[in-house]
Amino acid sequence: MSTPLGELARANGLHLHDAASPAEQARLMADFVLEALARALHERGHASLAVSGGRSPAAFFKRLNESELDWEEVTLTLADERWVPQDDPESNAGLVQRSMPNVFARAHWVPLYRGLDPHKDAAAVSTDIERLLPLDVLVLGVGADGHTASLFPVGDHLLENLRSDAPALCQAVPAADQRLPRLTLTGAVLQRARVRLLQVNGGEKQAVVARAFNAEPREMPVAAFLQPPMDIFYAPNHEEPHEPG
Ligand SMILES: O=C1O[C@H](COP(=O)(O)O)[C@@H](O)[C@H](O)[C@H]1O
Repeated sequence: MSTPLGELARANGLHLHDAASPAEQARLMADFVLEALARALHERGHASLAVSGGRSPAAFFKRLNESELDWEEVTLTLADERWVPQDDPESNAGLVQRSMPNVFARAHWVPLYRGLDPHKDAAAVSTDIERLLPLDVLVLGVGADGHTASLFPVGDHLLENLRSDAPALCQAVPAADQRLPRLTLTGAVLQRARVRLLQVNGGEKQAVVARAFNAEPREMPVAAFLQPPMDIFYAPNHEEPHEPG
């Protein structure tokens, strides 16, 4: 199916994987990620994967959890995190642990939240992530405001943090309005990953990404990542009705 998002992706050298349902999207994403990780394991003997949190990726995580990969040789981390302990319902680490317990137990886990303070945690994460660069696979999501990871529109030092030469690998993001303090990997990690995926669910997010193709990263930070390497995986939020037989 050719969608406006498909045409925009193609015009920018990206590939859109257009799934009919969230279940199909989860399967396509898991197959794509597993193949990239297997390639890295074959070439280098180890692999690294950074995933995002939020509501969208749980089905994809469950698919990864059922895979046969040599997870002991994989380092797993997050693109961003709320600054809360793992047992907090808002924790992305908690979501990963609940949704893929097998992977979580077997992979080498690099948490973002360390429980010191957001700035000290960001410095500790930067040190740990440096030896993993470039990451083999990065999975990003997108928010309705065009944020990705925890790089929010018009945030402090946003343009600097989107760049591949951002001064730190991980940054503390202060609390705002209803938002908890957070930690985010910066462009110094996110822009340099070997394989990058963007998960997009539902018509609203599809419109957000379509808009971002013509937006400034300052207004819509996800715009800074709409360049190769990037594969976009789209699914509507609902299951597609079956065609009458
Ligand atoms: O706040 C966040 O939002 C985005 C999208 O989340 P979703 O709930 O709409 O799927 C996510 O990619 C990011 O990691 C998360 O911190």
